[in-house]
Amino acid sequence: MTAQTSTTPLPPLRIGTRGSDLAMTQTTTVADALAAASGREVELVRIRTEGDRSSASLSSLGGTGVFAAALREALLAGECDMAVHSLKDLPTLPTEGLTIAALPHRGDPRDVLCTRERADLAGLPHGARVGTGSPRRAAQLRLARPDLEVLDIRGNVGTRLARLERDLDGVVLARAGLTRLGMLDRASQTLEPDVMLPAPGQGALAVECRTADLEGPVGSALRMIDHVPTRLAVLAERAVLRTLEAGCTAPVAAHATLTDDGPRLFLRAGVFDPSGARAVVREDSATVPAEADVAALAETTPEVLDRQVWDRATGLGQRLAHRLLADGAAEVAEL
Ligand SMILES: NCc1[nH]cc(CCC(=O)O)c1CC(=O)O
Repeated sequence: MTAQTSTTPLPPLRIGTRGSDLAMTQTTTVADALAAASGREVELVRIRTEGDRSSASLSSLGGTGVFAAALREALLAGECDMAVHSLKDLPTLPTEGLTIAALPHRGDPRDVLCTRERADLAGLPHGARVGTGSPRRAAQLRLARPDLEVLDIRGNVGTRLARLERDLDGVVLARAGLTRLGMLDRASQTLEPDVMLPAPGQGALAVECRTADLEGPVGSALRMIDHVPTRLAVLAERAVLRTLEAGCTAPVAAHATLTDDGPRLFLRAGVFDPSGARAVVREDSATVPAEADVAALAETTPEVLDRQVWDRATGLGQRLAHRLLADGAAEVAEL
């Protein structure tokens, strides 16, 4: 909170970003929020990643976090002071020396269906061809509409949407991504979580910095844009993923919401048979031991909250994951 008291002007905060349109808009959003909250100058540093270079299918690139790895290397090498990631693309295992210092207010975590004729999911013709690179989305599409032909596609949002003019009747995308690109008008239907449960962390951005910088001006600037209700929700969602030991491309979904009754964190999570034949979806909730309503939590910073509050969110996710496992999650999702 004392970033402004030094008499020597501080150098600009350097934010590393991937070069795709989505990454650039996401980073710009964070940069603007950071500049407004901290009064510091902010500079974008573009980093090229293996995930951007390769045209192989995302699930075939193996390991999780292909997009994140190069950004993290650049951060560790000191080429930038912080890196902006889509949280859902970030492995749950911590990286030595790095910390997620800010989780800004997340947008809508739901998925949308984009179709050529503006049809919704029920209105797509029998056997329609729908593209997605995500096993989670593919499985839920097949569950809702076993007649659909689900195709594995990849590429950036623009490339995927262009397939609608060529060979596909529909594609499923994250609502938050389309919104940030100013392309939400391309969505024909927002898919409700009871039809298409979102990926853990979907819609949230994560800003990572070197752990050693947490106590300095970088850490204090980042704490100003951290959003406590977002942090609570995604902690619970990602605890499911970590407890299931599933990667970010596994057919696992989780969606948490915080309400004023307590406050209380509601969590719904599911694992899906890739063929769409079976699913295990369970839900649970936990009160958050904070003397505040959701609006007050949104105005506070994470360090003023008791450890117990965070443990409650993590514990909720772990408990629900164990219930999924007890109910056959590992067999259903081939984890
Ligand atoms: N997997 C790629 C990816 N990573 C983050 C987003 C969008 C923003 C988000 O989900 O947070 C997207 C595109 C998509 O899934 O449509």
